[in-house]
Amino acid sequence: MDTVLIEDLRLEAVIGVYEWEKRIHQRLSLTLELGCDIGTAAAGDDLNATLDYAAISARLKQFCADNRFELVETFAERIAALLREEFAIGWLRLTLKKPGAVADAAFVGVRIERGERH
Ligand SMILES: Nc1nc2c(c(=O)[nH]1)N=C([C@H](O)[C@@H](O)CO)CN2
Repeated sequence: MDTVLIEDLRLEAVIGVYEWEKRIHQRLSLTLELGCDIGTAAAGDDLNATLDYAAISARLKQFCADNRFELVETFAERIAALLREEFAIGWLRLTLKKPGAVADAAFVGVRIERGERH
């Protein structure tokens, strides 16, 4: 299967377990591998036949503005569900990083894979 990539998409979100975190926006970094057969798009040079990474990035920015969660796990699952439903993505791997959350770590976060990879 081919893959459309979005690497290190910077997002601002209200995310965290602690009360002080519910009052601020924090930086997240999202990396996506999105399963997609790019053959038809490449043959026809046709954006409509592939996943539009610009449209997906914009949708995710909007999702961050509209939602707030405590756990990065919840955030990751909700993004995966949104992508699969709204963009008909069969398989994806998503890495969500929360830099600065733990003082001595470059980042913390989760990586999930959803759907069947053909
Ligand atoms: N597995 C997780 N552990 C923790 C999370 C999380 O989302 N998943 N979140 C926090 C706090 O919000 C932390 O980021 C603030 O420093 C702690 N542990």
